[in-house]
Amino acid sequence: MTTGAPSADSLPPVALTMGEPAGIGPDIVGPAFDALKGEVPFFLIGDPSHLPDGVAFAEISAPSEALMADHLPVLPHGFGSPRRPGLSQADHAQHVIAAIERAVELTGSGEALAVCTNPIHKKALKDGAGFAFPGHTEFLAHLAGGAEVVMMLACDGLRVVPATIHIPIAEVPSTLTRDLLAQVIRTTHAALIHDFAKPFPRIAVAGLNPHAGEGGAMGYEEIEMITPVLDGLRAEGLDLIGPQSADTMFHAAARAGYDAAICMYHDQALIPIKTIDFAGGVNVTLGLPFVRTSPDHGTAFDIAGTGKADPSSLVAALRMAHQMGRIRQKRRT
Ligand SMILES: NC(=O)C1=CN([C@@H]2O[C@H](COP(=O)(O)OP(=O)(O)OC[C@H]3O[C@@H](n4cnc5c(N)ncnc54)[C@H](O)[C@@H]3O)[C@@H](O)[C@H]2O)C=CC1
Ligand SMILES: NCC(=O)COP(=O)(O)O
Repeated sequence: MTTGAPSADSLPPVALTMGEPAGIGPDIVGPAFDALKGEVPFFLIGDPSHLPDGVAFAEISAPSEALMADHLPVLPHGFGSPRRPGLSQADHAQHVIAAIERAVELTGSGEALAVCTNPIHKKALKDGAGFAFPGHTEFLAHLAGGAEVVMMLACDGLRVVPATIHIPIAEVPSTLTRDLLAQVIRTTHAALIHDFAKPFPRIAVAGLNPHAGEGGAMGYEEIEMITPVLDGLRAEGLDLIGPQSADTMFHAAARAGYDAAICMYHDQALIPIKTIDFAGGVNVTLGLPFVRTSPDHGTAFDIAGTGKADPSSLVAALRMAHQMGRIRQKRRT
C-alpha cells in the first residue's frame, strides 16, 4: 500500500467489480485508474492475478484505503484459477456473482459510494452458476429487495430508456403493459429530477410500430396502450411528448427537445446511443437504493487480452457513479 494525494472530497470510493475475467474488464481497469487518479476514487473487487502484466496495483483490506492509493486499489477476491481471455470458465461464474454482491454490501454499509460494474457474460453465468437473471439490472433489483428498476443509457446529449429489456422481440408486445410503461416513465421522471438535476424534465416516448402506428394503419399499441398511459401521466403533470415515430426522434434537432427518450424495446433504445457515442455511453440503473453504473459495452471476447480495448466508457461510468453518489449524499445531509 502506497500513499498519495487524498481525494478532493471526503466521499467514500466507488466499488468497481471485475466482471467476466475472460472479457475486457481486466484490460480496462488499469487505464481507467490512470485516467481518473485524483478525480474519482475507486477500488476494484476481483482477483489481482487476472490483471494484465504491467498493471500496477495495491491490495487493500478496506475500501477507505483506496482514497490514498497511488496504484489501482484491489480488494482481493480469489477466483481460484487464472484468467483465459476470450474463454469463460464455469468455475469463475460464482465468483463473478459474489463480487457484485460484495460491492452492493459495501454501499449498504456506507464503505462504498456507489457500484460500477464491468461487463458480465450472461450465458456464462447461467451455464456456470445457474444465474437466473437476464443481467445486472434485474439481479441488482433482486438484491435491493425487489426494487422497480429501469435501465438507462446516457451520453452527452442523449439519454435512452428501454421499457422492455432482454426478452425476445416476439414477446415485446405482450410484455408491454400500461402498468409497466407507467412505472418506467415515473421512475425515469423521478431520476431526472433527483439524480440528473433536471427539475422540469421533458420526456419523449416512442411508439412501438412503424410511424407510431399511423393512426391504426400499422398497429394498435399506440392507440390502445401507449397514448392512454401518456394521457394519464400528463394529467398528473408530467411533460411528455409522443408516442413518436422512433425513426425520427434521434436526429440532432429532435434530441435537443427532450431530456430522455423512453423506447419500447432494447434495440430501439440502444442502437441510437451506441451509434452516437459508443465510447462515451454509460449504462445506469434507475430506481435502486444505491447508485449503479456500467460501461455501455459488453465483454468483447474478440479483443480480450489484446490491449485493444478502449477504457473510455468505463471512465465515463466511474465518473457518473461518483457524480450521482455525491448528489445523493448531499441530499441526505
Ligand atoms: N453490462 C453488461 O454486463 C453487458 C454485458 N454484455 C454482454 O457482453 C457479451 C458480448 O456482447 P456483444 O453484443 O458482443 O457486445 P460487446 O460490446 O461485447 O462487443 C461488440 C463489439 O464492440 C467491440 N467493443 C466492445 N467494447 C469495446 C471497447 N471498450 N473497446 C473497443 N472495442 C470494443 C467488440 O470488440 C465487438 O467487436 C454478451 O454476453 C452480452 O450479454 C453486453 C452489454 C453490457
Ligand atoms: N445491452 C445492455 C446490457 O446488456 C446491460 O445489461 P445489465 O447487465 O446492465 O443489466
